[in-house]
Amino acid sequence: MSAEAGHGASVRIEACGKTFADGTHALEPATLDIASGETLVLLGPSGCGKTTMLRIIAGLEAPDAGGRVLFDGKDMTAVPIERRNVGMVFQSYALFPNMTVADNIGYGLKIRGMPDKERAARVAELVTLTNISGLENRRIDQLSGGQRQRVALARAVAIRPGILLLDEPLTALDAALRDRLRGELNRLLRALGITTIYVTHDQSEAMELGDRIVVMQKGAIAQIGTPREIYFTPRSRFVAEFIGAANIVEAAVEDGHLVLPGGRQPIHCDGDMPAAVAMIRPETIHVAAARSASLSGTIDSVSFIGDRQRLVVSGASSRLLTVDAPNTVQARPGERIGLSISPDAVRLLPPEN
Ligand SMILES: Nc1ncnc2c1ncn2[C@@H]1O[C@H](COP(=O)(O)OP(=O)(O)OP(=O)(O)O)[C@@H](O)[C@H]1O
Repeated sequence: MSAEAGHGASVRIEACGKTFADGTHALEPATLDIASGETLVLLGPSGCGKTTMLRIIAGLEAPDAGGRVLFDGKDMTAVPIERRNVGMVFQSYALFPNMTVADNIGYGLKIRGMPDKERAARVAELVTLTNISGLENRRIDQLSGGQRQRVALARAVAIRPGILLLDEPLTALDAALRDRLRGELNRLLRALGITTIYVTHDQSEAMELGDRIVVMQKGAIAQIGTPREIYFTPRSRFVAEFIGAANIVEAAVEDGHLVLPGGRQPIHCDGDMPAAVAMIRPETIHVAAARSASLSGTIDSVSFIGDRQRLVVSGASSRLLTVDAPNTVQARPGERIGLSISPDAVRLLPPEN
């Protein structure tokens, strides 16, 4: 494996916007720094500009005038894709169907003129690393989806790229396989130390794989941060609702409390506000005895979701509150319950523009 570990290039995207020929503004001018060896995830709903940003980094798309792409501080904006030393994997595998697994993985090495023996050794190493031992001589059209995606990954990293670009590589796979491959991919990226930019619209994939996540909204960067920062301190309602389950509560703030129909919830806040918007994650709300809790409401529904149960509570806030409670909590629809929420778990969001 040591022979595969390479130098990950740092990437800087500077004022890169993209307007397509038909006038579509796919990307507002954005500036972004990605550290050597970092895995950065571009996350957002369909059409928000993720793929466009990835294609600009790859050299498949030129940014609008004024935009620059730098690798290790070197201006690559005018350098064609084949000279950027990037590896790419897409949702559709783009492998050569009639070639064997080994020939697919070694293809980039062959066209670079690597001698047969060295190439065979590199391919063997990658076959092991990506868990496809025994399949070397199969044709691509004799493989399952998960196996094909492993081959595509092995082929992308075979050339020891400084940067690996992945565009929804797991989306076409079924849920169980996706979970497993996600774990394997995580391990592989850490082992290789390649700078990785990963496009997805799947928030759990983003949280598991990303050192940092860039949340995109309508062609602009809504927030950049570690998965924990994005999850616990979203900067807008859009980010809060896009990542994980979020209760968005609208209420007045008086004397350090949200004033809600179900009671007064202490929060960290100086000064009063007639109309604040707050976010509370369902798992940070605790069920308590109705009499002693600061909030109370009525259970509308209880659903079992495996490792916990999800309660929907009405009357405690201006909206229905979703509460994730341990399975040990006794809860039945129609019951009154108390809710206790730490002031630390309530995040005030800026007003929408
Ligand atoms: N060649 C093109 N010409 C015109 N508009 C384009 C072109 N390519 C993409 N777009 C538009 O630019 C916007 C951003 O597209 P992009 O593919 O970057 O989004 P995305 O976030 O990757 O979406 P998805 O998750 O659906 O792949 C979309 O509105 C899309 O329709």
